[in-house]
Amino acid sequence: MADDFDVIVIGAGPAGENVVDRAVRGGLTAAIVEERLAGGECSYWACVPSKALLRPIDLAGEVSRVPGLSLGPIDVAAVLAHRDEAVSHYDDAGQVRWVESVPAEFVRGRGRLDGPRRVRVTTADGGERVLTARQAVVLATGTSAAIPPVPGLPEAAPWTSHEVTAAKVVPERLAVLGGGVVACEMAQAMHGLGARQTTVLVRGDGLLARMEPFAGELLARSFADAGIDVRTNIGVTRVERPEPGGKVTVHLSEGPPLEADELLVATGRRPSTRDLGLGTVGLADGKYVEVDDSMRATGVPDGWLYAVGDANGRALLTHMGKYQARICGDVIAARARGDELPAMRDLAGGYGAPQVVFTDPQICAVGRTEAVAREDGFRVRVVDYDMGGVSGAYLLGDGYRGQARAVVDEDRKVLLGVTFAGPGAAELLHAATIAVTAEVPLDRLWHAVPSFPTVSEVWLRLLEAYGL
Ligand SMILES: Cc1cc2nc3c(=O)[nH]c(=O)nc-3n(C[C@H](O)[C@H](O)[C@H](O)COP(=O)(O)OP(=O)(O)OC[C@H]3O[C@@H](n4cnc5c(N)ncnc54)[C@H](O)[C@@H]3O)c2cc1C
Ligand SMILES: NC(=O)c1ccc[n+]([C@@H]2O[C@H](COP(=O)([O-])OP(=O)(O)OC[C@H]3O[C@@H](n4cnc5c(N)ncnc54)[C@H](O)[C@@H]3O)[C@@H](O)[C@H]2O)c1
Repeated sequence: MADDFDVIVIGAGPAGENVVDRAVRGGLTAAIVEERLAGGECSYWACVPSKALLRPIDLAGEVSRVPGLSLGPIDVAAVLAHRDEAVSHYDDAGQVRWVESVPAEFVRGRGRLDGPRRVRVTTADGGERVLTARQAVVLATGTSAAIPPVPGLPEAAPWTSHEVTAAKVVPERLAVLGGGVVACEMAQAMHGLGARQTTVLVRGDGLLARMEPFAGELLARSFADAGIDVRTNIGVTRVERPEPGGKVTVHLSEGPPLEADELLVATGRRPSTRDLGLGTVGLADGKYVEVDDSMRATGVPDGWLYAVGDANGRALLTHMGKYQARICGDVIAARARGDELPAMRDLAGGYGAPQVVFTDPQICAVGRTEAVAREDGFRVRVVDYDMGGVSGAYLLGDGYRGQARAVVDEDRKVLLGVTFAGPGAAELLHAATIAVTAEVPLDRLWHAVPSFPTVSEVWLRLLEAYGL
């Protein structure tokens, strides 16, 4: 078996797989090394299972807002079985077949850099294989859950995104540490599937702190209505779990300790770049790999090393990792031909990545928030609109609660950012992404007529509120 390839990718998550696809389309040969399952975190322990668990909760919320419909109890076993289908029962045969159909070589094992352009792969049975790359090595190794240094926490073996998305049973009493995306989505999923007492412990002022403040406030209201207890400005000082898998006692910075059957830690991610041989090429171990806009690692002589997706820390989102991967694969192929493809650079990240939080209400945003736009020195005007006032929203459900915000660059009269928070808002986001990244002038956007009676009429109302 030949062990020389044009491109070697370490990590077969969505980012790594897309690099291989583009590089091969560009006429190169490629191998991809994966120590666990082809498809990565996203397919088995992140996006896919979490959305499979959330969909029934979302739909139940929709049904509850439409007069004349009623919902029986959610069949939890059926939801968990559907989640297992969605993750292909943790079997990656289909994804491996796809890699081979590219065609690229799939190498199962743990990859490590071993000096410039060399990757040493250790297989599960302890075997070793050394691969060499003529053009490039691409790191696409993703991230894992970060566990904060709270006394007793590691010993308590808390749930992370892995365990919660793969849950076989829903705990009666769930404590959630963190107020970000994983905490919000999974608190809602577990509560909707039967966690009787769900407590979200947030060290800051509110949920989803990186979004516009109204988004977290609306979500907190929805959580309160559903009986999810959100406690803000609170710290966890110590955790006790005398029996493995038994009751957890969470000691807090104020008030009595909290007892739970399970503790989910959702306090961010850390890059899977430890023990990856980065030291053999002069880079620091365990850090996000810094890259330029073509995804090439900075500070590596001869420019043969690249990093895409979560591994470079630019935007921890599947769609952004795949976008970076398309750029990376195309750039490597072009450079191999002696062409630079200067237009193939990460532009989208600079505008602010689009993101949908799949809670009820859905929280969607692209571009800059008002706070970030002001920090970045733009002359900003903010326009808000109550989405419940749009006819389409009224027809979507009784008591529809939602809020929209547009952040306008007053000098250029284009949108810097848009946020929608409301049921069914996810599908509104791509229009906003186009408006922000294409820098559509507002007086031109005014001619994009939204259909009646859709929630998209919020665009019309935002522009009217702006004065157009
Ligand atoms: C609970 C949860 C829900 C999420 N939901 C969404 C969502 O709805 N939408 C969204 O856009 N994003 C979501 N994300 C984020 C998304 O999962 C990541 O941004 C995405 O998985 C990153 O893709 P990647 O290819 O960079 O890395 P990963 O998907 O992490 O894949 C990396 C792969 O590299 C492999 N690997 C690592 N080191 C080595 C090595 N040394 N040798 C061989 N293989 C190695 C790993 O086994 C893994 O398969 C979610 C995250 C979590 C935790
Ligand atoms: N639908 C989606 O797009 C989706 C869903 C899930 C995850 N993701 C991605 O995955 C990434 C990880 O999500 P996440 O929720 O783990 O991270 P996050 O960065 O969104 O949130 C982390 C939360 O933990 C808190 N925190 C951090 N350290 C803490 C500590 N020591 N003690 C107490 N609280 C602490 C933060 O204040 C924040 O509330 C995100 O960047 C997100 O983009 C996306």
